[in-house]
Amino acid sequence: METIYALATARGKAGVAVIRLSGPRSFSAIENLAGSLPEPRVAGLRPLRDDAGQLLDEALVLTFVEGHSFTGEQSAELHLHGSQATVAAVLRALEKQEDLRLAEPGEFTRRALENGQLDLAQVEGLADLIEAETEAQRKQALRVLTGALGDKAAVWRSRLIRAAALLEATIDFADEDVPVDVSPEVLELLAEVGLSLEEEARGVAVSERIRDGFEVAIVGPPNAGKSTLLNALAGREAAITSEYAGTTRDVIEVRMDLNGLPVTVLDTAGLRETEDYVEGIGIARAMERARLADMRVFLQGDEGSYLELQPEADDIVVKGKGDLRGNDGFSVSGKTGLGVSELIARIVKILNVRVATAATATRDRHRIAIERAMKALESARNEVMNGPDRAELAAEEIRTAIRALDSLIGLVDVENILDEIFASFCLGK
Ligand SMILES: Nc1nc2c(ncn2[C@@H]2O[C@H](COP(=O)(O)OP(=O)(O)OP(=O)(O)O)[C@@H](O)[C@H]2O)c(=O)[nH]1
Ligand SMILES: [K+]
Ligand SMILES: [Mg+2]
Repeated sequence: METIYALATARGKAGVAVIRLSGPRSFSAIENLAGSLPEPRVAGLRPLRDDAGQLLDEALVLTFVEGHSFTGEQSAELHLHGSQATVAAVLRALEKQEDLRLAEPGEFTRRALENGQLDLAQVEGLADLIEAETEAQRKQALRVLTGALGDKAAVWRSRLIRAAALLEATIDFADEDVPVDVSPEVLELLAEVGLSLEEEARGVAVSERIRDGFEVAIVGPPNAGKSTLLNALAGREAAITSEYAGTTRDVIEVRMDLNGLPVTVLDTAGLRETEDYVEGIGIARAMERARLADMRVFLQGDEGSYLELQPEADDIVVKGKGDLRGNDGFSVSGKTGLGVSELIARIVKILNVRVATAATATRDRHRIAIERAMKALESARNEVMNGPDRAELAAEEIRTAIRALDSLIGLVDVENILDEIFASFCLGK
């Protein structure tokens, strides 16, 4: 196994930069620079010198013995002063050593997977954690990283293995009188796992939203103050505003963190009947995107309709230009900020109800595997209902379901998924 190294922290100026190594030459490579090594897992301050004896930096050195590291291999970390020149000098000194090479993006994590330190779902969780920008994303990614999906899969697996074993035990008795009818217990196990899978599959849509962000569309008649409200939410002039009705044409998207939730707010063209060709295209786009969004904020103007677009159950209807209205119910003003934090609170409250239904599974890949398992279990159930002579077929369907669930955590079908996952990893991870 080759020994790899890479800068694990972001490029550029920082207080500290970390270079990590993994593989059998990690300790000796560090020893060449530092003279001696601290005890494993104990940080030790060491001068690092190149082969000419020139001081490169004073660094904290950490070592991890094989079997007790992130990758599972012998590993080490150098905590350097975080300047680009220091990092470059130490990387040069490592490059000169034999049997060391620069890691590829995601290679540390790939080794962790290959050495059984992480399962496939955990690797996905790690990728999401590195990408996490909001609290909701961090919590969800951490849940997956700490193995929550693997734990669930293990429970499903053990129930299904029991169901298959019960059926298999009856196969040998097919021609004789079966001593006990196992079908009630098998059906119960299948129903139990089936329900749990169904719930999980349903929650994936929400989990995906947490990963990718919820879409909230601001809609309403021209000049209601939609773009001004978007700018207030974004904290910058993302959209053009003016007193001309029909200013906004394209859908303007701004990604933001609303009280810990990842949300893309869409500003849209004001809705009205129009003769203007381009404005008409903008209005068609506005309605299309608003329909597809997770929820809509209907900003009421003094007049005007929403055309065919009507508020749904979870949508918010609020009066615009609140600063010009008296005490007239819930209103917002993008101009003065009046009611904006109340609006954010209402949006977040509605979305948080959905967040609570999120699944442990977070990806389309997971949903597809779960649905494949559900289908196989449905077939198994039908076979069981068809009588004891179908036990073998039923058991085969259950094994198909188990294989589908195993792909969640990477016991099967790993290779074709890996490249896709690791493509998103940065160097040094
Ligand atoms: N007093 C007051 N004026 C506002 C407020 N919001 C927007 N305006 C003004 O109303 C006019 C229209 O604002 P926009 O934000 O462009 O309205 P819009 O809904 O995006 O309009 P279209 O893009 O044309 O559909 C501008 O002159 C804004 O300065 C508000 O909360 N209070
Ligand atoms: K306008
Ligand atoms: Mg506008």
